[in-house]
This record gives sequence, C-alpha cells and structure tokens, in this order.
Amino acid sequence: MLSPTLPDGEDVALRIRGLVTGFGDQLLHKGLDLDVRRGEVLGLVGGSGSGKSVLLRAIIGLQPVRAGHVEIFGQNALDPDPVLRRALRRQWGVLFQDGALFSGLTVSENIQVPMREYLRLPESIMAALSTARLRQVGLPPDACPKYPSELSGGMRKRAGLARALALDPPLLFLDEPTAGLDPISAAAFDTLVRLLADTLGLTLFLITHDLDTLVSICDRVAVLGEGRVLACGTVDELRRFNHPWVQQYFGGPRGRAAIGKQA
Ligand SMILES: Nc1ncnc2c1ncn2[C@@H]1O[C@H](COP(=O)(O)OP(=O)(O)OP(=O)(O)O)[C@@H](O)[C@H]1O
Repeated sequence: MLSPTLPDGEDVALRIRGLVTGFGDQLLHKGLDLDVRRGEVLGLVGGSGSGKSVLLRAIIGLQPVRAGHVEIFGQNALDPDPVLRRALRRQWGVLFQDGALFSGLTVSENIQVPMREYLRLPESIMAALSTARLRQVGLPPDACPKYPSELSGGMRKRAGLARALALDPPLLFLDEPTAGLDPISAAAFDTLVRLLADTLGLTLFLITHDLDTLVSICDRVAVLGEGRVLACGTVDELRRFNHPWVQQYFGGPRGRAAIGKQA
C-alpha cells in the first residue's frame, strides 16, 4: 500500500484529510487524503477530468469544499477569517496552466501585483525585486518592460513563475508547468524548477501529464482516481503498484520511454 498519508511526526507542508468536493449532485473528491512533506517535490497525476485542477483550486480557496480539512504549514487553509487567509496567502505561490499573466501589464508590473497586494514597499524596491525574480527564473532584465504577448510560451511560463515567487513563498503550486512547451524548453523548465526547489528549499506541488517531468524532478507522485489518491510513492514504487490505470500509465510505451531515459 503506497499510502497518501505520512506517519505522525513527519514535517508536513500540506495536509489534506477527508476532502469532499463536487458540482451539483455529482461528487468529485470523495474523502481525499494527502500529505506533502516540507521540501519535497510532489507530482499529481490522474486521468483527464479526475479532478486535479479542482483539487488545486480547493487547496488555495478558489473552489468550495463540502467537507474535510486542508492545512498549510499547520494552519487551517479553509478558515474563512480574512485576516488568517491573508496571512496564509503569503505562504504560497501559484503558476496556473497558461501562466495567467495580465495581458495589459508588463512583465515587471505582473510580478509586482502580489507585492502591491501583500507588501508595502517603495516603487524602487519593487522594481529591483521584480528584476531579481526574473533573473532567478532565467529571464534577462530587458524582459521587464515587455508585455506577455511579446514573449514566447516558455518565457511566459518563466514570467508566471517569477510572479509565483514574488512573495518569496515556501510552497509553490504549479498546474501543468510544461504543457505547450517544446521538449527542449520543457526539459529546461523542469531543470529550473528543481534547481529553485533545491536552492530555495521550496515545497512543490505540481500537476502534470508530462512523464519526463515526473521521472526527472519529482520525489514522489500521487495518483488521483475514483475521487481519492489511489497511491503515492516514487515512480519506481508506482510502476510496481497493482492498479490497472497506474500500470497502464507507468508501464505503457510513454511511461517506459520516460523511465528508460533516466536509467
Ligand atoms: N466550474 C465547474 N462546474 C462544473 N463542473 C466542473 C467545474 N470545474 C470542473 N468541473 C468538472 O470537474 C471534473 C474535474 O475537472 P478538473 O479540471 O479538475 O480535471 P483535471 O483532472 O484537472 O483534468 P485535465 O487533466 O483534463 O486538466 C471535470 O469533469 C470537470 O468537467
């Protein structure tokens, strides 16, 4: 059994217990449990429509939850108190699938959006910080005055990542970070994400369909299906896990190719 929960005493960044979500009379998550260790890179996989994006939205408070608990660094993430929510909001950053940059703002202004909302800093400091964040994600300072439409897909992802890092959060959520990138850009993005996680000591929760990403940067992978986490473990452990979808996913031609590349 590759349990989605960790033993008591583990240093946990994200703890989910008994999560229930749904739309109308359809339940999507049916009592989902999951723990993410502090400092680990956890990948979330599952078939299309299994509820990966809705789970992310539920964790960060964008999706109503019918039952259950979500804790981020020991704080109740579902607490409706706006003061507590605001304090907790500074603990995480998120990169949505398409980067979700504001098209009418420059890259620099995009990175400054969370700074303006949560920090009170002089303009010159915010400008310097946004340039530093861009450098951190491998973009040159001359990207600062550009608009998202003037960037390539890979650069937009990096700009989105810079914005996710704006408040220097210890936890990052990434929704399909390599979707739409060519294989070379995707591999470079994976390398960057792992490097940032290691150097900044970040905890990463990333949704992906990209087997190369799972194999190359994730410490553990959680498999979502049937409204819960079916199993959570290393890619090697999951390959041996006896469940038809998991077997097909990791043992199929693409899974074997991705694992073979790393061998
Ligand atoms: N606002 C909504 N109203 C009604 N149903 C929704 C809503 N948002 C999502 N759903 C449904 O919830 C289910 C899970 O959606 P979700 O986007 O989380 O899937 P996913 O696992 O991320 O899929 P994919 O891998 O294709 O991105 C889908 O059946 C979807 O149609």
